[in-house]
Amino acid sequence: MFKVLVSDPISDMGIQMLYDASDVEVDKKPGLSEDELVAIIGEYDALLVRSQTKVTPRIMEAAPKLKVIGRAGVGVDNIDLQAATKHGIVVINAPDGNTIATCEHTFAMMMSVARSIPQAYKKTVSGEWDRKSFVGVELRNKTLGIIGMGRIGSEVAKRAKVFGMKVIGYDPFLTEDRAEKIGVKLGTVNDIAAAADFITVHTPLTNETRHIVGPAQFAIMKKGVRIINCARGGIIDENALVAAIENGTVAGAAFDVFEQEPPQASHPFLNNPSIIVTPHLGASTVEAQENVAIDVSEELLHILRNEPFKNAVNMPPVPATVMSKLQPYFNLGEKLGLIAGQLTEGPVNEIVVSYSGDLADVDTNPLTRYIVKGVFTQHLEGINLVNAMHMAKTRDINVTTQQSSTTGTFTNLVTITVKSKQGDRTLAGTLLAGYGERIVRIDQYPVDFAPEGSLLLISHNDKPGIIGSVGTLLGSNDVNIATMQVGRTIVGGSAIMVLTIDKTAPKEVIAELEKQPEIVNVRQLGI
Ligand SMILES: NC(=O)c1ccc[n+]([C@@H]2O[C@H](COP(=O)([O-])OP(=O)(O)OC[C@H]3O[C@@H](n4cnc5c(N)ncnc54)[C@H](O)[C@@H]3O)[C@@H](O)[C@H]2O)c1
Ligand SMILES: O=C(O)CC[C@@H](O)C(=O)O
Repeated sequence: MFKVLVSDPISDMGIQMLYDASDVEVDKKPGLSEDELVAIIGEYDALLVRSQTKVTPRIMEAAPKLKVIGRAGVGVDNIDLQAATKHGIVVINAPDGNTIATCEHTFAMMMSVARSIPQAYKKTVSGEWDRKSFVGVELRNKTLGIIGMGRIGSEVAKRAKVFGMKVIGYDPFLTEDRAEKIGVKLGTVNDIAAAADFITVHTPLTNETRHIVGPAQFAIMKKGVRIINCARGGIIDENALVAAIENGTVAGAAFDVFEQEPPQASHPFLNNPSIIVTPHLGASTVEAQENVAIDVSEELLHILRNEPFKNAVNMPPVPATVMSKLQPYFNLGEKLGLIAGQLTEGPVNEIVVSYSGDLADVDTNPLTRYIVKGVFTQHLEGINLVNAMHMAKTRDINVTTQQSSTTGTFTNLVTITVKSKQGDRTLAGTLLAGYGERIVRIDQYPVDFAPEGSLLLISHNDKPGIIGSVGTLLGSNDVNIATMQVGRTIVGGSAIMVLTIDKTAPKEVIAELEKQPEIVNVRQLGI
């Protein structure tokens, strides 16, 4: 049974599939402090949050069972991603579900600031009939500058066009083609600052976007410009904005987000008549909250059940076309790593993986993760697909990959070499139509066996009678041999014997085998 903790208010309708799942138990405990979370998180397999819960390294350290943190929304700035990766916890979000809600809130804010609706409302309900103070401006024929043209920024642009606005957009990933398609002129942040009547930001908060609109931009803005932030506090420099309102450059601003949330009562936005504010409501619609909760619950179940998933924030996304080519190799890759990891003596220095044939022209990085995870499985506790590359990097273990279109006799071949001070171990595997996964090389020896069950790997000299004596010794100790393969490079030279056995051979039997005159060493491997 998987235990899921929901620590923020999240739509019950959206997480209904978690309540319905027979293998999941859901606890809803919104509003816990960090200490309270630390005290209970140890029993949970999954944590589901919105933006209130700050998922700190301390919480993750206290969570040995935690496999996944689900964020019902886009921004994951309340989750320490580095710590999650280090602990092998997958972080997933729901990037699509609140796009329209946030876009519509941006528009609501833009129209409100254009027509001073909140200020006019306040006066009207207090009994004043003031028709002079609230002469607004139209959106039509005005220029809207959008910084950040992703999901929300693009939807805002589409709606702005319908209102008859001209749109200038800035986004390092916005191509001219796409800009033209949505009717947006490309410009820099400063082009936007100089030309826009309204400026709205739709980026995440990063080192690059922090204060991307600051004193230098306010200094070149047109008088009467209006500023909207429904993305993240800190993208627009709050103090610089207040100064630009005071000096008459900015006519009004509409903010849904703050550098510190909730803002203190003394925050300069809260008593400035030109600034309207909402308490981070961009995604707060019934529809968006249901959408994000459904999306994140679906993904959460996939991860808990070890099924493929797509929206991991701390693992690179894998396009469906790449996934369909690679998925059949995941098992083979992990087993190659697992065997090579067990064969390697001493600390691993380097892992070299080469992909050939069918795999020559695919992005094989996701497959490399499986291999690296396999190599370390027997050695590092808590290794998984999320932290495999991180674990290698933090231990200064180089992982290099090569790709080539030539394979010799095989249509596809994955070869891995694990290097240590004590020597290199090389394994190659392939997927054979009709036969499935096969290991076709161990070090210099050609072999052919399915990587399953208990394996005995016997290095020996190629002399008559060895196979018989191994068979007799195992048989007399009730160890049944399912398959046997011998690989050698020259007659009478060194050779390797790979046996698949029905149960693990006792230690004494291994010791007895090693005493045989022509046997060099015996390794028992589990897969
Ligand atoms: N107020 C709310 O409730 C609410 C709701 C949803 C999202 N958000 C915020 O809105 C942001 C945008 O959401 P989205 O779904 O459109 O995300 P998105 O990832 O689709 O778009 C973000 C865009 O920002 C661009 N970007 C990154 N760095 C940039 C830079 N230095 N300059 C210009 N552009 C840059 C990216 O290229 C991307 O296209 C989220 O990061 C989140 O912080 C707020
Ligand atoms: O959970 C919320 O309401 C905020 C969501 C929003 O900030 C996001 O990044 O998706």
